[in-house]
Amino acid sequence: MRLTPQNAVFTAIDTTDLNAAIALGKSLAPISGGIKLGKEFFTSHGPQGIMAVAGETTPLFLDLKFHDIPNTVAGGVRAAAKFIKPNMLTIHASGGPAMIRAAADASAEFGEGRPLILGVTVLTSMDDADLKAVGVESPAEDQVLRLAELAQKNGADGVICSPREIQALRNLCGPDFKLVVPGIRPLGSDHGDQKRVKTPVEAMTDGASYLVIGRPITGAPDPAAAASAIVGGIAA
Ligand SMILES: O=c1ccn([C@@H]2O[C@H](COP(=O)(O)O)[C@@H](O)[C@H]2O)c(=O)[nH]1
Repeated sequence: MRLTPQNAVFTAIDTTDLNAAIALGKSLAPISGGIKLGKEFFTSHGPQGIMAVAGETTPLFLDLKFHDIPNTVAGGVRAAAKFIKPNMLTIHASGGPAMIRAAADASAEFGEGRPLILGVTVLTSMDDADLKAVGVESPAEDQVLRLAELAQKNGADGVICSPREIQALRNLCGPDFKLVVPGIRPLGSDHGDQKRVKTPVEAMTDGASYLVIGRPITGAPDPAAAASAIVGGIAA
């Protein structure tokens, strides 16, 4: 299946339970756009587990957030492209220009079906005070814009940002740059550790390319119904 704005929701399946992840993947694939698997699932079940959940056809976002020296990140991107074949994968944009360029070049070796490289800007669980605590004095939005510009200049296909920065990023980076957006909370749902949030409809209206939604779907009593309600709300 191709990634299109019509298949805009990637469900984050964050669990160590292989069978639960397979069941969620099966029930959600026909409803939302794809699935996102990250550190918790990958560390438990590796590439084979990921293939068991995503199969050959479900769009897959591999969220391992590589952050290392350029040579090591390039190796990680190549290994992911070869053994997992995700549609999109993440690196930390704060790894710097050479690291971003190494990731983009490594992905380009895989031609048309290559994974899109997305730079994580400022984690959606961080606010201005958290940034200050790690030595970044500028507000979150300024830091997101700075890192997105760096990512775009060095060959990344897009960034991970919060819904609060979508409009500013669209103006800065143009219509084709992918904005993949976690920190999505339907009205009334628990924010948990997410600090920079908006609703699914607000994020799509602002110009997101794809939404990443985990607990509001996977933690619902009926995850398929929760996903349908979100997708239906966006379509309406
Ligand atoms: O800045 C970021 C980068 C990645 N994530 C990931 O998205 C999902 C969000 O899950 P929720 O349960 O909807 O909060 C999760 O897998 C994170 O690792 C993010 O939230 N923020």
